[in-house]
Amino acid sequence: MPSVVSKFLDKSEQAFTKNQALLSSAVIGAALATYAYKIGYPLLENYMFKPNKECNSLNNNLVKLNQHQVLKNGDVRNEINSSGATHGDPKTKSAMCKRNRLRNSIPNFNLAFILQFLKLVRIMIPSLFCTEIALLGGHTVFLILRTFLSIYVANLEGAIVKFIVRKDSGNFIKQLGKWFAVAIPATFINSMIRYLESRIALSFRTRLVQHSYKLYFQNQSYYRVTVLDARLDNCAQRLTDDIETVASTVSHLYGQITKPCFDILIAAIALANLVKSRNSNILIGPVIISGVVVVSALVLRLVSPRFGQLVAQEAEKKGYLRHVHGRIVSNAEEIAFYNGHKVEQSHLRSAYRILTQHLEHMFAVKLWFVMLEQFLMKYVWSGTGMIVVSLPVFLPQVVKQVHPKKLKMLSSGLHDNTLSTDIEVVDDSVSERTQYFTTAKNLLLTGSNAVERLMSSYKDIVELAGHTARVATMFTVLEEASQGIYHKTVVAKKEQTGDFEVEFNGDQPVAKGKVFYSTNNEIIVKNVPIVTPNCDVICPSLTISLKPGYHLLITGPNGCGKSSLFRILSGLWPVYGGELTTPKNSMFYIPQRPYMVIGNLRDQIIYPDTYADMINKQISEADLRKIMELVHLDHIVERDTFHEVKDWTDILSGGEKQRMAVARLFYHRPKYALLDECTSAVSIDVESNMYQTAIDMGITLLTITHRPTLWKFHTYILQFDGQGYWEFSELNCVNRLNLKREKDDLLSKPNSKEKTARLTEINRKLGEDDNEVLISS
Ligand SMILES: Nc1ncnc2c1ncn2[C@@H]1O[C@H](COP(=O)(O)OP(=O)(O)OP(=O)(O)O)[C@@H](O)[C@H]1O
Repeated sequence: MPSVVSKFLDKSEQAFTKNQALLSSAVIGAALATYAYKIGYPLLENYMFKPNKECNSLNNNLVKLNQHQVLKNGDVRNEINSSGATHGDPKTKSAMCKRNRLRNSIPNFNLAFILQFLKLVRIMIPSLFCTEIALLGGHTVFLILRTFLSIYVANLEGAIVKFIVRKDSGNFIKQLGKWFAVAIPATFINSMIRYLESRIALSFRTRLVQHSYKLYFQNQSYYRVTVLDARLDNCAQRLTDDIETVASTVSHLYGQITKPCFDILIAAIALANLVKSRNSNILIGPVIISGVVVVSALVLRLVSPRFGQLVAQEAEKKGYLRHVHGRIVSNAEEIAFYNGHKVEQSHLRSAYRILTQHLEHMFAVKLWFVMLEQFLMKYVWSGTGMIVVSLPVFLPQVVKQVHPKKLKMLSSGLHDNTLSTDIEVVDDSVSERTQYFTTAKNLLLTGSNAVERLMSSYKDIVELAGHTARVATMFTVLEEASQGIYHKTVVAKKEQTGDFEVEFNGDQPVAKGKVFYSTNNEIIVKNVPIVTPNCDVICPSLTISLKPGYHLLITGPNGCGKSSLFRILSGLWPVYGGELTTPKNSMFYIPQRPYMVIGNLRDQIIYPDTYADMINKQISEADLRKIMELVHLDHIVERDTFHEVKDWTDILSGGEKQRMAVARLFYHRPKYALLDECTSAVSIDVESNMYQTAIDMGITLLTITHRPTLWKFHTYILQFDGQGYWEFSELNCVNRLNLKREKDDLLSKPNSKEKTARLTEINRKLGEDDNEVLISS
């Protein structure tokens, strides 16, 4: 049977030899053509279609911007739509292309990267006498030791091979003993290198994190960069993953670059000595090697994809995926009630798909580059190494003239060291040649590995440029945001601006309003416009003046700017005009959905104070218990005690959370309380008790509410009409309640022209929506 098969194979071999040869050539040809296309076409594309590519990247940015705006505002707004132009408008597109090009330079190994990197280095290594310098010093020492060890091991291997070839067992065992003895310091040095690299990475990370946290929490920058500025797509991703990657890459690159440099230097010296010992020319080898390395480096640089840009985009897409996950976690209950898992799943899937598509593209781009890199570094360099190593063997040696006296002495077995040193005899036995070859090969390997690591570091540096750009940009934006400098592409709608027009410097709005702190606890708003972060002017000019004890009721239809006024009073939104005078640190805001902090029940009440602040204020737990009684939450204290740590956002009901927020108000007792429908889920009797208690405590109320039962606690009223106009007056509660009753009566009557007219009139006076009028008519 085997003979049958072999005969068949023989036959088929004869029959198919020609076809096989053709097939092999076709496969090799196809592989080469694909290779050339994959490497060459992107190059060609880079030179020929550069602008288009940038516009494509702009489109990607636009998609991102749209996503971003949807996420932030709940409705789709973007710079092109809001100006009335369309995505297809070439003028707008090219203008934006230009602006985008100026703003977002592509991360690469360039001047911008060096400047950004130096900025980060100054943060990571703040002075010459810091822990990081000590760690880097230790790391450097171990790297140098490692290099010397490599050279020693290369020589040792050469000697071992020589004694094997010579069949000299005694010396072989001696060298082997040395080999094992070296292993102990070698493993220690290697482990220390790895340990120090990780320690340096952690130290760098800590410095960057501390710096970023300082900036993030300075002047409410965490709020400003999300609401008022559009430059940071996902701050959480930059604060966590990007910082970590920068720190670990820098630490890794330090070893990756310094050690190869030592390796190259020491290996070159050792190789030169070795070649010299064989009386060969020491220049030919380095010249050939340098030529090949330089050409390879140039070729690789030419065909290198934009790794910096690719990793920056990857980080951005990862950040978006994380963001979508985060939204589901924080809105789990609402989503579950709505049964909205299908929509959420589709959002998650599409975010994941965007990431995987990008990764696939990145892997494909890397594949061809890595292939070329391997080809050059593994095969071309090895071949060159073999040529260089073989030169001293094949080329005629520079045999120096041997002194006749020495020859005579050598033949008689005597040595005279006084004779001239340039009179040498080279032992060209097989064992010596083997030793030379093994040592030289090892040294060359050390050198070529070092060059390979240096060159592949270029890829790491370009990738580092991507992360560096993200972290450095974050620092810049946080610094600017804390100083009130924002960048958000906005186009004011002229028809809405009324008397007030936002002034622009380039494409950025200028906050020209003046802000003062009052010494007598007054609030004075003088001709201040209410302008959203998108530069929509909601109210062109507002003027009100409040003193402690002036309890203000704020009413008006949805979206008329009631909460926005609170944002301006609290300093969250810029003042674009007029003058604003507020007391410093005397206002306490309570929203409709209060924030529950991580911690125990006590932490919920005293937030944003810490326990130490509470002790300093001489407030005891007995006082907290009284506060909890005032807001009817004493049962929670009985149930959970003040010290139990729980997820209070999930545990407390909506009404309980609102009462907890009022407990917070009673704990802090500010001069002014900004209450934004903060008791809408609390029963009317408890709500009234709480309002009365607040007034009794001397807190002045600024209340946004739709509940008439709260009117009686207020003395002034600010009524917005939703068209940009407002009325500020003393509140006549009886009048207002009468109007409210009349309105309720009218609504139960049959429709008529008179009814509609009167309803419109009453709604105007009450500052309420005209919806009922529309429905009843
Ligand atoms: N961060 C933001 N960026 C852009 N526009 C915003 C932002 N926050 C609010 N707005 C817009 O400002 C306008 C006024 O909002 P505001 O929250 O002040 O309304 P409101 O009077 O409190 O309404 P409601 O009674 O519904 O709470 C709305 O049109 C809203 O879309």
